[in-house]
Amino acid sequence: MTGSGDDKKPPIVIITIGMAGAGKSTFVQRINAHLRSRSPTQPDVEPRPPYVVNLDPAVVNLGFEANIDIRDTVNYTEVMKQYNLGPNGGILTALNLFTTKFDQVLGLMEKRADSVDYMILDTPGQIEIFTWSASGAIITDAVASSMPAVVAYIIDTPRTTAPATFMSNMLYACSILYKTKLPFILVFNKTDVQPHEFALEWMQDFEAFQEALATHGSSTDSEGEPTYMNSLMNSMSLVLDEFYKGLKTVGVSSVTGDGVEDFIKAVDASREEYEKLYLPELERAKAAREASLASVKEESMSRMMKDLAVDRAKNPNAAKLDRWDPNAEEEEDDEDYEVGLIDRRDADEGWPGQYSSIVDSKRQEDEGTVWPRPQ
Ligand SMILES: Nc1nc2c(ncn2[C@@H]2O[C@H](COP(=O)(O)OP(=O)(O)OP(=O)(O)O)[C@@H](O)[C@H]2O)c(=O)[nH]1
Repeated sequence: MTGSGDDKKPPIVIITIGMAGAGKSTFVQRINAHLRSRSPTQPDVEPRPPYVVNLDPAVVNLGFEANIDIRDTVNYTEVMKQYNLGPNGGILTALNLFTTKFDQVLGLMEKRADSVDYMILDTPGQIEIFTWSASGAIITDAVASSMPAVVAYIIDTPRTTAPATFMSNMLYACSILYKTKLPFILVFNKTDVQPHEFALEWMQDFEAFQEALATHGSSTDSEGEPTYMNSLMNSMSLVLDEFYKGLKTVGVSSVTGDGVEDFIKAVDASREEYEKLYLPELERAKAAREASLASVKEESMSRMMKDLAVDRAKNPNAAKLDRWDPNAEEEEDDEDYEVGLIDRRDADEGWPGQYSSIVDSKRQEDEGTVWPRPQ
């Protein structure tokens, strides 16, 4: 696919999402090392390291050097102290602050688009902070509308062997798929500890999953009736059957590197899916938005013209009088006009709830910080 010739396609952005401890950071580290060691599709071409963006402000040891790191811009512990927040609130606020600067991050990513084939976003460990926050949606939409993108949903395979856990993980993945509408890869991680074949079987064979449900734990209550949980999961699995059809699935061990090449192939295939399905949908939504804006504009314009016509018909002399007279005295300045506004900028101290940009203050202190790190 991508190469160093003139036909260079834009890089594809891999957005890694997963429950805490699923192995996202280890996975990103493995993909990073793999792409640095050789070009997966063209072994004779110089290896091209991916461009990595870390969006987890709370990660202590990343294990690799990110090109852009949220921790260089926002000090997460300082955010917690200043805003009096707990860990999750601190991560969310740090991400919100960083999102206000995301246009700059995107600018840097776009600048590097010619020299990389893959870009990776590592997201915060607390999955809902990225998947269900406005910032996460803004970042995902901004990235996906500027370059091809794919979601890699990392699953902790050894912890997903119970049918109920498997189902809740799949439902979560399903909700992310419908929210982002991006090409989606289910990555069953840690296959060195637990092979993922059981999951493939459950996804392909509805009856096998029903059987696992029936044998795992008690599926009937004391009166021999199916338990509420069992009935719920039975119906849910029917819903998920449809969801499985549009998915790519790979088994990976981030520790041994097993299956990483399959993952890269799935990413390459997702580029086509993005171009065929996501891009036309994005353009359709953009055209619909522009059309609705144009019709609102046209409607307001015609309403205003109608009002003017009525006005003129009622009072034909007013239009003639309504002219600017260069000799007339200037109107008094608005300064004395009391409207009860307070100019907060003149206040010596902040007021309760005042927004203080930690991003800006940190940037001023670190004037010498260079965002994209050296390779
Ligand atoms: N055996 C095995 N362990 C793994 C694998 N991938 C990750 N781990 C381990 O799983 C644990 C969690 O991995 P992380 O990479 O920190 O997981 P994370 O999803 O980034 O976790 P957060 O920091 O909470 O976001 C670590 O102890 C890793 O060594 C794997 O493929 N096989």
